[in-house]
Formats: sequence, C-alpha cells, structure tokens
Amino acid sequence: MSAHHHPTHEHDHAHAHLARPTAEDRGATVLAFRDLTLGYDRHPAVHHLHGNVPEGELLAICGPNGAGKSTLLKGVMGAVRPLAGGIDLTRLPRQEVAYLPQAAEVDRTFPIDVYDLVATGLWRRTGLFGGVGRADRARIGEALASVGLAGFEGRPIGTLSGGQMQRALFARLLLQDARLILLDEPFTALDAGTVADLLALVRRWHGEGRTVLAVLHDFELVRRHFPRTLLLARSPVAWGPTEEVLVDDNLNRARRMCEAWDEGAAVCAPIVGERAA
Ligand SMILES: Nc1ncnc2c1ncn2[C@@H]1O[C@H](COP(=O)(O)OP(=O)(O)OP(=O)(O)O)[C@@H](O)[C@H]1O
Repeated sequence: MSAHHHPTHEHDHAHAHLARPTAEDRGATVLAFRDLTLGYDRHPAVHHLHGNVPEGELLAICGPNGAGKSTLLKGVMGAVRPLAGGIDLTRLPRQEVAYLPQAAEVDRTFPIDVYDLVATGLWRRTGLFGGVGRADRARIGEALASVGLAGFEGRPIGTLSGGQMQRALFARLLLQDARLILLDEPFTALDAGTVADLLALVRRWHGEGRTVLAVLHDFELVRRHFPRTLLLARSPVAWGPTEEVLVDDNLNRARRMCEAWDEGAAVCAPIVGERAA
C-alpha cells in the first residue's frame, strides 16, 4: 500500500483557512512550558520543563521508558493538569490540537467501523450530532485513500492489523486538520512501508506549517527526519537541534537520571536559577 496525496484538491482548499497558519504565524510561539511539573497523585512525572515551541516546529520527544514523554503530550492535550508551573497554548484554541495516543491505549474492541472512526475526526467542525454532509463524505474517502485504506470503510476496527489501524488513525488526524499535532510513538511496531507512508504524512503536515510533536524511540529516524529534539528524563536533559541533542553524553545522562529517579518524590518548589529558556 502507498499513500496518495491530493494536496491541491478543492476540499483541502475549503478548509485551508481554518487551520493552516499564515506566513506571519510561522515561528511565533504556539506552545510554551513554564517551569512545568506534571504528575499523578502529587507524584511528578515531568519536572521543571521550560521552553517555547514555535509554530511550524517538527519536534521529536525522546527519552528512556518512564521519562514522562506520554505524560507531557497528555499535559498539552489538557488530560493531565500541571502540579506546578504551566502550559500556554497561547494562540491556539483546544480544537486546534490533535492527539494520537499510543497504540496500546486505543480500545480496538470498540464496535465501530473504519468509516465511523475516521469520521470522528470531523467532530470539532460538525459537532457530535451535526451530521456528515456530502462534502464531508468526500473528505473521509480522500483521507482513507491518502493512507491506503480505500475500500476499508465497512471494516470493524477490531479486524484491522496493527498497521492498518494506525493508518486509520492517521486518516482521522487528516480530517481533524489541526494546527498542533501530538503523536505518541506513531511508528512503533510498524513495517518499513507503513512507516514510510505515515512519515510522508507527517512531513506533509510540516510542509503545511503545522506544528508536530512526536514521541519517538528510533533515533535513526529522528536524526533523519526531525530537525529538533527534546530529550526528556523526567527533567529536560537537552532541547535543540537533533544532531546536538542526540549525542552519547546526553543519552547516558538521560539514562542515569531516569534510573536515579525517586518514584515517591513529592512536588518541590521551583529551583531558583534553573529557569533557563
Ligand atoms: N495514569 C497514571 N497514574 C499514575 N502514574 C502514571 C500514570 N501514567 C504514567 N504514570 C507514571 O508516570 C511516569 C512517566 O510515564 P510516561 O508514560 O509519561 O513515560 P514515557 O516516557 O512515555 O514512557 P514509555 O517510553 O515507557 O512509554 C512513569 O513513572 C509512570 O509510571
């Protein structure tokens, strides 16, 4: 299967003004972390994160297991509330944020077919009971074709392979048409062809000026396709150009920091002097 793109199709144009940043938007801060601490039951999972994400950024989030990467995306989504500090989605309404959860968190037993799953990507525009019109049906068909799933409309999601399910979830992201796209391990356990097709969509979003944050474990893929990286080990280890961040020193430090982490630690006050940008 391969991806088919119709970037100049009229349906894309019809929605372009809703989501795509203008030239002036590019580079302005779209997401800011202010000495952010996120956690569960008062136990921090992400600690003292400070920095800005400019609009149009293609940012990889890397780090050992348990480093807080998924928690960070959930924080941006608004699903986990800060214990301290804050997250500013300065110029972006919540419906401009799209989120792809880790495959393990998606309930594949939910009785819904591929068409209806992908159609939920339209909710923010149609509303839950808004109904799907002819133009919307065309957009759903296009999105499915873009991910190589034309003809899968009536398949219950429980019958899809892992790769097909991920393609369906990417089709839903296409319809969400969001300016900030959060991807949690989007390419894990996929074959090379599926990764290439889905990566092409991510690069297309990047080309359209959307902001993409992706949690990734494959450093080679990150080095090749993600210009900037945040290396997280509960606290930020490094954040900048990928080739400067993914170096042995930082990776070893990240591993040691995660191993040394006290799971039972409570929230601490911000440390003066740690507020580097
Ligand atoms: N719902 C939850 N309730 C309590 N603790 C949680 C919850 N979700 C995550 N944690 C804890 O928060 C910490 C960070 O987890 P998180 O899933 O964000 O890490 P991660 O970097 O995404 O890890 P991985 O690479 O293994 O997916 C871990 O110690 C984890 O056990």
